[in-house]
Amino acid sequence: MAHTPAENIEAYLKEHENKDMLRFLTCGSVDDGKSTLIGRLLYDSKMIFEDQLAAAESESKKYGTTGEKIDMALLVDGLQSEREQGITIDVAYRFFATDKRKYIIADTPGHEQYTRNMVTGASTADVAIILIDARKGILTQTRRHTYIVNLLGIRHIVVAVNKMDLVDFSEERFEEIKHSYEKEVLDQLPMHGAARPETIYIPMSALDGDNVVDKSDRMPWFKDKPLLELLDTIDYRNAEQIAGDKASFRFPVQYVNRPNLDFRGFCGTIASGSVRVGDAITVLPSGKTTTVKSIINSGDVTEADRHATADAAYAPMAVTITTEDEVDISRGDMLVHTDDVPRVSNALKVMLVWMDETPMQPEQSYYIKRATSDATGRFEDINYKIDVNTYEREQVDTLALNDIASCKLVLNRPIAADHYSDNRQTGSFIVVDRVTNNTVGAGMIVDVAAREHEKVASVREYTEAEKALNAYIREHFPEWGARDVSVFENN
Ligand SMILES: Nc1nc2c(ncn2[C@@H]2O[C@H](COP(=O)(O)OP(=O)(O)OP(=O)(O)O)[C@@H](O)[C@H]2O)c(=O)[nH]1
Repeated sequence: MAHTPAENIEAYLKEHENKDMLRFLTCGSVDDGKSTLIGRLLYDSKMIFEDQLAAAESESKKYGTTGEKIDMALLVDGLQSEREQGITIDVAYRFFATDKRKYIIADTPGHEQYTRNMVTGASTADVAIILIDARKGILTQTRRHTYIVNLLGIRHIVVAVNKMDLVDFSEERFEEIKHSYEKEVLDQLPMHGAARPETIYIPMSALDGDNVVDKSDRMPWFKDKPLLELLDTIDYRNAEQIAGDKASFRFPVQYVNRPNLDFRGFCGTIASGSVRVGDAITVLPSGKTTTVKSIINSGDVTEADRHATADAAYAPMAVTITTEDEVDISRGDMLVHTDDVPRVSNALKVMLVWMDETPMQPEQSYYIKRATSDATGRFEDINYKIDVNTYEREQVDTLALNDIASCKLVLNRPIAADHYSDNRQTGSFIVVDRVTNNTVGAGMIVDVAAREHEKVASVREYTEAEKALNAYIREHFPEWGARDVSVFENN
């Protein structure tokens, strides 16, 4: 049985307009059953068109691996070359909806050489589904995927133990995998300042649909929700979203609108938190302060809406803000509440994912784009490269494609920077090659060095004795205001 989403497209769109949107990522090793799982979700949630189903039925006979059953993977493995190779080669985004929520699935490839695709898919996801073949258990890839998911700040992991039909729906096998995932993966995971992700385990057979949409009667020992019910009910929001209007207000200025001498408005999308007329705000990196005079809605449909002013605005609204004073504000600046200012620095400790064939060179200058701000910068020190399969640290001089490393980034000018674990938008950046204009890397801010570090940071290394003395002085004589010299340490 196949269904079109709805007969009446307008009614259909209206129905979906007000549901919240959950983005999730599926990752697993080759043949763990990702495509089959996604196909099953789309099929059972009735998001498959008649013609797609007919094509999948006929192609199941030609390419399928499932005998008489429809090969669910063929509903999703869209690319011809992928079909021929039998592997997924790029991030594919798919949409479906239930009565409760709208979903965007990022289907990413599992191979090591596609780490950058996985990073791309994971960067906006709220939940990650990590597939494990019940016969094979934890593989090196499971460790890699979990590392990337955690690095990218996804706080909810669903471990889908798939192909339970091939292990006789054994509860013991499921418990064994659950235990090894806790001990061999989660307990070893480098956290980079983030909290341990919340993890939920589900035994399933994607091929037959057990515990995907409907609860399986072949695994009565499993008492929790099947996957779709879990996704429909999970509280997936990140810290900055949960905090709602208590989250720090961050407004990266995208455009200064000055149509005539009487009007000067700062346009952008609120990255987090909320703002009200009359709030005291600080412009970063300059540190100048002023007050919000008005907030103008933008992006609405009618002319009247466009000029409507509001008392308050929240993330992720796109608005224009005007200020009481004529302070100097330009594109790339960030407006924040004066009583909640992030640190400003040109020297940052970051985790960097290298995405280009040409290796990263510490002496080379790159464009660093963070929210709306552009700077140039160099990754002066590679503290360590992380082996994503073993979580071991390695000392290296350059970074190759798909390498992930802790680095010190020194920018040509200071920026207001949040930690990535506090704010995924303002705490992340992309790296662009100045000659080719290609995006060559993506990074997350792990720590921010205080402003005064910028002059000394690259000049000298401290000995263990100096660091111990520094720590002692900072603890016992805080009034001396000594700065922390361990900020650039290799950790
Ligand atoms: N018995 C059984 N077979 C399954 C199950 N889920 C998937 N398979 C089979 O496993 C094989 C691989 O499934 P895919 O969905 O293509 O795997 P994938 O993870 O998307 O693989 P790549 O696209 O290559 O990364 C196919 O032959 C599926 O029919 C399951 O729950 N039980």
